[in-house]
Amino acid sequence: MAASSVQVFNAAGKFRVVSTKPMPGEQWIRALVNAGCRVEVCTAQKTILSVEDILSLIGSKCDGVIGQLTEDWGETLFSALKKAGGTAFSNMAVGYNNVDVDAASKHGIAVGNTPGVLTETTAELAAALTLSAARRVVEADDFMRAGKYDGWLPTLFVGNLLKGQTVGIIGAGRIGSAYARMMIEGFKMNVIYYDLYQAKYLENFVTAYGNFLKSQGDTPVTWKRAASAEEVLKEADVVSLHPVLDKTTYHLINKERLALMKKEAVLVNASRGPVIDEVALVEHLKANPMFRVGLDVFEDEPYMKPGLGELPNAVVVPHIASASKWTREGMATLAALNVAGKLQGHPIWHNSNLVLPFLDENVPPPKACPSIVNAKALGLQVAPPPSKL
Ligand SMILES: NC(=O)c1ccc[n+]([C@@H]2O[C@H](COP(=O)([O-])OP(=O)(O)OC[C@H]3O[C@@H](n4cnc5c(N)ncnc54)[C@H](O)[C@@H]3O)[C@@H](O)[C@H]2O)c1
Ligand SMILES: O=C(O)[C@H](O)CO
Repeated sequence: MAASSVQVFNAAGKFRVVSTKPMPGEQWIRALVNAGCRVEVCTAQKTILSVEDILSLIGSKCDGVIGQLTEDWGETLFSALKKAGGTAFSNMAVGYNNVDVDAASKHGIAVGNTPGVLTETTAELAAALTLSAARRVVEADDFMRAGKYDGWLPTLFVGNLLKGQTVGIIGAGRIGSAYARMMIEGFKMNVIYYDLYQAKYLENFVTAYGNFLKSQGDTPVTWKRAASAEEVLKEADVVSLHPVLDKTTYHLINKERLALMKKEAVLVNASRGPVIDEVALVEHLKANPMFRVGLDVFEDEPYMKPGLGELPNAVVVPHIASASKWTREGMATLAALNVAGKLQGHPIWHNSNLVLPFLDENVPPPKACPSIVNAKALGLQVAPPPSKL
């Protein structure tokens, strides 16, 4: 990578930290500079950096790196970072399926991620995709712009009503539960979910909201924890996917499981592309024109499988689910504080779901790393909750 493609902040800093991309806002740069870091930001006009590009950014002395979900952080990069004296890495993302965490742990390198700050933003985009697909917003917009509208018709762009229907969630963690809450409260949908763990907060929320509706003489909303993903697919009118991507969720939605879904169902994916077998999805969309999808992520990002882009029953957007200003600046800040905290020898924050104290520009951040996924493997100390100090 040419030296001219790097912007340097605080050149005399004690720790050398590289960010493989410019990131939004300035709070993240201040956080690193305040921790005594020299910050080098790669400004090369290349969207996805290769392993070779990143090796040249790491060079012979590098204490920490902030990387992106498009990069392949495996043995090659972690051994190079270790050799350069590095001990800290953070993805600027909550998902870290692009990171070989075992390789990082083997080299004693902490791996950070950015949970919490993107939960509501991502859930809102999943809700937007749901509405766009259910009510055919993009098809209708294209039609309008093409000058085809020549008057109201009873049959024009008829779609699905959400109220009173069932929303299915696969992966009811932070984002899945937030999305479910939006669809339940916003559209009075019932919910069925499948997760390896009980979504207690979601269940309590639906029960309480259902009781409120009942007290007002309205039909209460209901919840059900399914025993399998198949049960969700069979019963739901809308299915939204929010699991992590790993061996258990790769191609979780395949030809056989698509066949279980209702013919007029809506499927939304704002998790990771490979959770869906996209070739099978294209075939299913072709065979079932009333089945609609809203996709933020793709199996071979940045590409779509052949045919997908031409289908009117697919709404497709380029992995923008966390793209609100506050969220993206917050993600950058959390990633920087993961790296800065590790280099300063800070412990790990007691609860990686409660990251707001790190994001207030007017107050110094807690002396902790907001979220390190391999803290246990590295034997890193966890800070006690502030109330216990
Ligand atoms: N499109 C985007 O821009 C965007 C933004 C943020 C997150 N994401 C993706 O969303 C994922 C979820 O984020 P989160 O913050 O809600 O994480 P989370 O850990 O809170 O939730 C993930 C849930 O998936 C569940 N799960 C794991 N394996 C499963 C399986 N086999 N079947 C069903 N459920 C399973 C987990 O138990 C957990 O509850 C991230 O890992 C990331 O890949 C995408
Ligand atoms: O995992 C993530 O955080 C997203 O894909 C980008 O926000």
